[in-house]
Amino acid sequence: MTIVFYGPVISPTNDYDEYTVDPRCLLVVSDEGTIEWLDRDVQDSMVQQRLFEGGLSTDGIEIITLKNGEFLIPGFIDTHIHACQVPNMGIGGDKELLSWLRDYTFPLETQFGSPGFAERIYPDVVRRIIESGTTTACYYGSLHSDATKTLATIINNKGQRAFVGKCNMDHKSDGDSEYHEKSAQDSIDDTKALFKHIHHLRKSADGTPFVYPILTPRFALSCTEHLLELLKRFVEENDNPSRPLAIQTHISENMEEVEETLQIFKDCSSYAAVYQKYGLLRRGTILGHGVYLTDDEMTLIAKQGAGVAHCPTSNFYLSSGMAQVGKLLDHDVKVGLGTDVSGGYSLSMLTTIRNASNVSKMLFVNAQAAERRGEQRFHAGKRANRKLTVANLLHLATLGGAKVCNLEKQIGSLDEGKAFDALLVSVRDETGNPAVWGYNPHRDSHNANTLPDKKTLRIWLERFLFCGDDRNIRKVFVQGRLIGGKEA
Ligand SMILES: O=c1[nH]c(=O)c2nc[nH]c2[nH]1
Ligand SMILES: [Zn+2]
Repeated sequence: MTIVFYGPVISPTNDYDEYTVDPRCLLVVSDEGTIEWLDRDVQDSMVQQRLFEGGLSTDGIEIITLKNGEFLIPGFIDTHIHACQVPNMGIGGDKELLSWLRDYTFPLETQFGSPGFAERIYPDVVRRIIESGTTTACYYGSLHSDATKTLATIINNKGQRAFVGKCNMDHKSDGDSEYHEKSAQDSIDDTKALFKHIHHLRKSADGTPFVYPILTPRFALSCTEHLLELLKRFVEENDNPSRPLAIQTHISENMEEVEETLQIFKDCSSYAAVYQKYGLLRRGTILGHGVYLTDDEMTLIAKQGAGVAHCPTSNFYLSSGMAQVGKLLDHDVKVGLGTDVSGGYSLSMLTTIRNASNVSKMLFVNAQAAERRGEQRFHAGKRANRKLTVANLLHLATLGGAKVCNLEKQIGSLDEGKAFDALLVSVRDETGNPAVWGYNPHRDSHNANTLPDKKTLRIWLERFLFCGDDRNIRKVFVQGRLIGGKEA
């Protein structure tokens, strides 16, 4: 059935510093779940006439008129999350990356090899991620292909858009851990089995998949050179010019990790050069973290068309450092945001957005201090060391993520021809979120029947990004289908 929304729509644009706020939108979603048309300035009295002109009779359509305090935004795109680590969320913050993997993460992930464990854990994991407003997620599973097949099936059944991969890791990245694959060939065989399973899952009316397989070499330290060679061959054999094979991995997250990597891969001049050597740095590659990337590495990543998942919550929690988003953008690297649970302690992209803002402000303060000491200068027109604005944050969490996933033609903004992957957000009192209710001069000056002006909408958006939570996410849509939210 065709769905028509009438009310405020907020969306990023291709201009990273701008977003559109339109209080009186008429947005029509086709039976197939795409945005058929969007009129930006339609008065109440003109709605019926516009629908009639557009060839829509009121019989076969559902009209949703947004209430005062409600608006639509694109769904969040989480470009880096470990589904199998959710049970560990909020513990382990006393450690840093390599000891955290050994003491907390690998023992938990091992359990996904036990029968029934994935079936018990994953349904709630995916449900909670959807309720948080994530319409597309790039998931890492454990190293187990059966458990990761279960994850992909659950995502498929719940209707979320996703990339799903099992970790490739045949190397003991730590002497004690038994959590690794038996051989490089096993790793490839299990990957093939997972890819085959995912290729058979549901597609949209035009044949586009909802769930994509993604090759997931965990990080350089977890792979033997033999496995890296086999992965290189796998990429060459499975590439498709119209849709590059998706790959996800970690890069330059922590200083000790970077040092060990350069120690092991002695013939490579940098961490990024390791992935380049094995054909893993390409369009379709999503690199988690990138805290310690050098200028040369950023240039190489941009040239190869890979993207970076900025994971600030995790980078704070595991004391990893602060990634330079502005500098990455100055190098034309695509950047999105990732929760990186359970390095990150929250499934919500809202937390990631807040921490991305905090990182940018800390870098700004440090740069200002350095400038005062005469050590460095801000460069006009550059993004490095600038504070992220609301427009930048919205972009990173939506369209920026879509670009990182190479899905920007399909999702990431509310534009005609794109899939309707969207959130109906409410800042109304009945959401029960005390951070956004109570007396609000920006809202209460409007009576219940008037639509807000643009300035008010901008305030609502900022307040939602910084004070909102799941309670404010009333409906979650993927491809026009209601898949979650408080009113699902
Ligand atoms: O944040 C991280 N989480 C992980 O699970 C991981 N594995 C390698 N490197 C990693 N970093
Ligand atoms: Zn990670």
